[in-house]
Amino acid sequence: MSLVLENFTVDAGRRRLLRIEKLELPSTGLVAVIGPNGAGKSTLLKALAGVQRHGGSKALDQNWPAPERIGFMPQDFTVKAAMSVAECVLLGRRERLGWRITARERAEVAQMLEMLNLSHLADHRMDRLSGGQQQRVLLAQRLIRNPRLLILDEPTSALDLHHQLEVLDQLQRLAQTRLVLAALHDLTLAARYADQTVFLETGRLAVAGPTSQVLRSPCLDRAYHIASEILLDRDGGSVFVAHQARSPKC
Ligand SMILES: Nc1ncnc2c1ncn2[C@@H]1O[C@H](COP(=O)(O)OP(=O)(O)OP(=O)(O)O)[C@@H](O)[C@H]1O
Repeated sequence: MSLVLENFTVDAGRRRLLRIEKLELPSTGLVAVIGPNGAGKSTLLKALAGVQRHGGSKALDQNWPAPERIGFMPQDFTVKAAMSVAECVLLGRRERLGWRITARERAEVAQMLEMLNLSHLADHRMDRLSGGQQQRVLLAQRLIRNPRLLILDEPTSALDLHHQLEVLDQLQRLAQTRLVLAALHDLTLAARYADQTVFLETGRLAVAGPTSQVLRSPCLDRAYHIASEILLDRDGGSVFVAHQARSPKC
């Protein structure tokens, strides 16, 4: 079983923003979507999430999950509402808050907050949280639906180093039973956590496959204008290091 895109295109007026002739990924696992600014990462994720129209076909396990089985977190996420953190997470369970909140719903919210180490913020107002705290609450809101497909556009963009690792640890665990697609700019995080990587360049698929292979692709250095190397950390994991390019590899 797998995710399969065929002749997948996204247009804005007459301009073609993205064209992927064929892409096949396993139906579970953590997949990093990488590429320079403007490569089409958000465009791909929005089209998969159903918030942007596309041409061609997409299938996951030969169908496509219903909207309520897809958790999508866009790149821009500022919340100005005066609701509490617990209420915000609860909104992931239902379309609007009513008078009655069941004990089960309360327990689910508490469990989700605990999972993301947010319990201490349960009664805080969303509009008074930091950007990183809001980002983690919104992830909890997506996760409470137990989505089959999780689509996250730069889910660590506002997080400090500790929380980047904490969130990616959680996503890696969740990816054992579902597909998690995450746009990432930090290729060290991709190297460490992503099973597979999709590398986009100027609106097309450059390379896709196991992360260790994709990050070694010479085309990566050309696209980013860098000279990169893969080192090993003390646990034997891969660390992606970028240097200023002197001369492009390809
Ligand atoms: N609605 C739109 N109309 C016209 N062009 C668009 C539209 N949305 C995106 N684009 C263009 O499509 C290209 C891809 O944009 P996209 O946001 O997908 O890139 P990205 O890889 O996510 O970039 P970044 O790393 O900067 O977030 C860019 O050149 C952008 O200007």
